[in-house]
Amino acid sequence: MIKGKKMLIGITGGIGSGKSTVAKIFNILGIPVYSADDRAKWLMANDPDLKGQIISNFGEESYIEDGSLNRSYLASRVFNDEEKVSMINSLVHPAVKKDFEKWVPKQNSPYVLKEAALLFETGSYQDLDKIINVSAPLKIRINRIMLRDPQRSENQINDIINKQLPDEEKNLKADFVIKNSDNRLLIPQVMQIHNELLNSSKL
Ligand SMILES: CC(C)(COP(=O)(O)OP(=O)(O)OC[C@H]1O[C@@H](n2cnc3c(N)ncnc32)[C@H](O)[C@@H]1O)[C@@H](O)C(=O)NCCC(=O)NCCS
Ligand SMILES: Nc1ncnc2c1ncn2[C@@H]1O[C@H](COP(=O)(O)OP(=O)(O)OP(=O)(O)O)[C@@H](O)[C@H]1O
Repeated sequence: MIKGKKMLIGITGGIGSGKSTVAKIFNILGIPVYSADDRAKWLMANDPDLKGQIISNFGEESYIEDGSLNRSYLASRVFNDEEKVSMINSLVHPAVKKDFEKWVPKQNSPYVLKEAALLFETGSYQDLDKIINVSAPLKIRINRIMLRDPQRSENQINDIINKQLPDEEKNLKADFVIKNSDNRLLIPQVMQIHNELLNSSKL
């Protein structure tokens, strides 16, 4: 770590692990959070080049009348098809990378968080100083998603899980693991990592 240099911390976790929930706790502590999943959707709806590429690959139905992304249509096209998911990834991830690089210098804090479902899978972990994986048992994750996203079938949830690196592998690759099963408290785990990151930023 370089003294005085803003640290870039990644926070990842499989679908339903609770990474957005954990990122919100860091944000309450004053840490700026870049949500790659949210920004990806914003860029797909607002970046004219990216929008054009999505339409030429996935058709006009990718957008609804008001110009916003037709998420359910795209989800049904990509999540059950390895080639299509690779295609959308190859369009969206470079745009998110550039957008994140523009966002970082505008933040004023010892470290910032990049929250993304895919960090190891896309290689973007290489641009970050440390990675936190939010981990939870598969069954709990599926139950959480069925409650949060009633429009998704269990099959679609499993298709998404199969496009992501298994939790055990992410735990091995990560610098910190936050366990978010039903019986673990999140705030003490977040506080410990937050204090460690603040201390290492002073070294
Ligand atoms: C296909 C889209 C429009 C579906 O939107 P929808 O609102 O139904 O789902 P949402 O984005 O909330 O995704 C649900 C969960 O699926 C997982 N997921 C999303 N994209 C991917 C992907 N490309 N590969 C694997 N898992 C993914 C994440 O865990 C995510 O939180 C959207 O997921 C998308 O644009 N994905 C491709 C871009 C991408 O990779 N985004 C995530 C990282 S930047
Ligand atoms: N410890 C917990 N106890 C109960 N519910 C939880 C817990 N953690 C998260 N949840 C709930 O589970 C759902 C999934 O959490 P969250 O949206 O944070 O996951 P995520 O990892 O960001 O998922 P995705 O990759 O799909 O965006 C949410 O409805 C959230 O409120």
